[in-house]
Amino acid sequence: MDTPQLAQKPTTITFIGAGNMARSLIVGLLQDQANVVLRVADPDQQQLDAIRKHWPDVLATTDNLEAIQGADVVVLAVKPQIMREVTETLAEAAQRSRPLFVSIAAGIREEALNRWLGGNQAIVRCMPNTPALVQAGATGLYANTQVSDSQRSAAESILRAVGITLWFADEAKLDAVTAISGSGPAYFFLVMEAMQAAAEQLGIEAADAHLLIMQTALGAAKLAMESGELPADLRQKVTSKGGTTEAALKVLTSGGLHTLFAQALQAAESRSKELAAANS
Ligand SMILES: NC(=O)C1=CN([C@@H]2O[C@H](COP(=O)(O)OP(=O)(O)OC[C@H]3O[C@@H](n4cnc5c(N)ncnc54)[C@H](O)[C@@H]3O)[C@@H](O)[C@H]2O)C=CC1
Ligand SMILES: O=C(O)[C@@H]1CCC=N1
Repeated sequence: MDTPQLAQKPTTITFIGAGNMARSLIVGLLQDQANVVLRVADPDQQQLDAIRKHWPDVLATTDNLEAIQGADVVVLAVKPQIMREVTETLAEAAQRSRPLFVSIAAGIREEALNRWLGGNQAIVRCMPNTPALVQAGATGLYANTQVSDSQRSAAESILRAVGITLWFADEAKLDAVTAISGSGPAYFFLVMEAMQAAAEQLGIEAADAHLLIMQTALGAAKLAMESGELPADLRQKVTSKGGTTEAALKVLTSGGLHTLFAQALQAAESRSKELAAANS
């Protein structure tokens, strides 16, 4: 006879801040049917009403301290500029209950968070991106030394509910991750915008151009993900000798595309470091 399994206690996860990123994580966790109890705190009633309307089982409150009581994980999902004020008001309670803190804020170092939270806290810092809204995100994570193996798994499963995850042992690498995948969706959107304008100049209706460009972007990403081939090899397969692609790529490469991307990613990485220094 099978031994009956004891039901595992659900993990209580509190989101401080109910904005775009928090909502995408909530959607992912609920779709994942994870064994979790979810709570959200935000001073904005409209944000809370949106949560209550879509997810009546999620406790929604304006009181950050009430929301973190007894929580296993506290996800810090407020803007970097108010992180200090928010964490300092949680410090006393956090010193007693010692949850795992997961910060999704850009450019706020673990050392600063730990200090604002009163010290000796388990903290995972991560850098997700907006495709998390459609469960196609990419997140880089870093854990401080206080984080246990089970807390590491808990943090990973929250972010995995909205896409892929990648751990980094060196926190400074998160500045590069911010430049690559945190800001990265904007680079691809800019290419889409530029192609849209160019397509319309070629006399294609806006709606038709939009559809062709979106499906091409999706198809290219899917092919690059699923074929197991390098983008350079896939590019060569599109490029017939003396053909149309070759004519277009000549324009892009002679216009310095590689240099521009190197400079753009360096600028984003430097800005991430500057933001960290300004919020320390
Ligand atoms: N948008 C992006 O591409 C990415 C954003 N992030 C980070 O995610 C974090 C959240 O960003 P979004 O969701 O886009 O911002 P958002 O503005 O949509 O959400 C922030 C929420 O915090 C709430 N809030 C303000 N004061 C509060 C307080 N004292 N206590 C609790 N909640 C409070 C606001 O009412 C708002 O609902 C930021 O730190 C950002 O750096 C990270 C990766 C990518
Ligand atoms: O632009 C920013 O600063 C944030 C961080 C990554 C994406 N958005």
